[in-house]
Amino acid sequence: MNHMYETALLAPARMAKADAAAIKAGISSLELMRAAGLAVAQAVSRHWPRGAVVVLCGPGNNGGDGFVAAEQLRQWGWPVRLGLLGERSALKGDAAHYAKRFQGRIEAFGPQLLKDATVVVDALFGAGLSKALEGPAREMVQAVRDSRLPVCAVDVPTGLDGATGQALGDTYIRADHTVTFFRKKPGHVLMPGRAWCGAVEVADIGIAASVLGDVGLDACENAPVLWSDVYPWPQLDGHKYHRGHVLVVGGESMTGAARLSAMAAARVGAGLVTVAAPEPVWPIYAAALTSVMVHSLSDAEGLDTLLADTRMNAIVVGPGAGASEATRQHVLAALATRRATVLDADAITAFAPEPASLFRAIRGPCILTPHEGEFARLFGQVPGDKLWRARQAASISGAVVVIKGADTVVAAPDGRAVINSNAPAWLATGGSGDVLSGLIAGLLAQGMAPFDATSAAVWLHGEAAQAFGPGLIAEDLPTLIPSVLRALYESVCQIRAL
Ligand SMILES: NC(=O)C1=CN([C@@H]2O[C@H](COP(=O)(O)OP(=O)(O)OC[C@H]3O[C@@H](n4cnc5c(N)ncnc54)[C@H](OP(=O)(O)O)[C@@H]3O)[C@@H](O)[C@H]2O)[C@H](O)CC1
Ligand SMILES: [K+]
Repeated sequence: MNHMYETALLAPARMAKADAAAIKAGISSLELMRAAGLAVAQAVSRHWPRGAVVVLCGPGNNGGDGFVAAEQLRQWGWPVRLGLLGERSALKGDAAHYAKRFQGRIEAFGPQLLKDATVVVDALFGAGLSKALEGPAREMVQAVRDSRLPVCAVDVPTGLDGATGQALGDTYIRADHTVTFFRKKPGHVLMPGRAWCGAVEVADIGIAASVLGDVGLDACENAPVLWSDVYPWPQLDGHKYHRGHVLVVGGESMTGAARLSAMAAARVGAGLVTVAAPEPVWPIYAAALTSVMVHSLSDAEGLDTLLADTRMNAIVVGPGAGASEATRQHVLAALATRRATVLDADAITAFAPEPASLFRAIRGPCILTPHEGEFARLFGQVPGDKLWRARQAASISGAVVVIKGADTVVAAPDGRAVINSNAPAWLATGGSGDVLSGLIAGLLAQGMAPFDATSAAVWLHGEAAQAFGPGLIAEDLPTLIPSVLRALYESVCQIRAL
């Protein structure tokens, strides 16, 4: 199977096409809904002790899944209360079919349903949410939130747009657990949706992955399966020069940033790492680095002279660089080599007055790693969700663009995109971006292609932070990379041995 199919993300419109393709291939829509509702009932019984469950059903197929789940839980002996938004006579198709088969009582829709409940199943709206919640639906969502009852959401928490991870109006359900079907949607991994879904479970409802061949996908959730086949594990017959040489261009005042970047490049396996340090602060860099080499860069020499050594095959500019004319010149010198170049922080900000001059200079493999503020400085206020904005920026700049955050998006100029979901909250700490730039460069130096190297680095970065947990500071990250790599290596080797 195409690896991209495994972690494919499908926006609701594409999911509808996948449903249609599965139905065309022979599975009925009633079977799909039956499987979906059963998966929800199973999730509820797995995660909560048997108790008073309230199933809130909407007027569409999301509500249909709710009817199936309610009937299943009832048959398993759960005390079930069910409220339907709208008239039962207005239900259509599969939802009407399963509403008829529900053996319990359909109650008037209102917050009184929540009295004495222990868990709520949110089957109000899913993929078909088309506008902001109003009237009784909005009141109910507010009541569920005020009740602080645990919620199991069907497909997506009501109010959340599965395509964008944003609310369509001013209120939405916050779920503890979300059961979605076939594949996750971008809204499950993009913020703030990721935080509103709780744990996301993907249920197999009988749709074959092969439908994706025709239907396509919107993006992938970042995972080793996407890039582990091309991960540059050191080879026994290898040599340090086979594993590349990273050059990190250091700044004058924030010297820690370039050092963090250099250490990360080394830990992720670059054969050699050099920091080009401005002459006046060379001793500071040299005193703090051992295996990483430090080159004293005088104003007169210029970066291009150093880059005459073509073994330096991956360059980082930005961490602690200062948003100065000198940084701009360093960026232009790096890009002129057409070698793999990572531009972070001040290297991005230095082009804020004239972004087009940066985009014109990008002719080779280049990775831009802005956080939201730096992104706006370079690309302005691009409307749309983060996935769309990253894709637009990649297409405009010709670079792989990483928009950092809890839901880091990596997009390539050719349209490929991944959304990363393994980053814990404690990764938001000073210097962690510097480490990321070094990880990317370290993998680029070892020959990984820009999009793969960036996806892998973002994942390793998140994984390292998870392994450490609370209290993390950026200095911890490079030292955590070996154990993350060991675990990855062992899992990849085991899979290959199977
Ligand atoms: N493979 C699968 O994923 C399967 C998914 N299933 C489930 O089906 C839903 C999608 O069902 P759908 O009927 O398309 O959509 P919804 O149930 O979410 O809602 C549609 C109806 O709701 C109306 N609507 C939309 N927004 C609002 C609102 N803010 N206020 C009031 N009413 C609203 C909408 O009206 P329109 O005027 O927009 O047409 C519809 O009447 C998916 O999420 C899964 O849970 C299948 O069960 C199995 C296969
Ligand atoms: K829902």
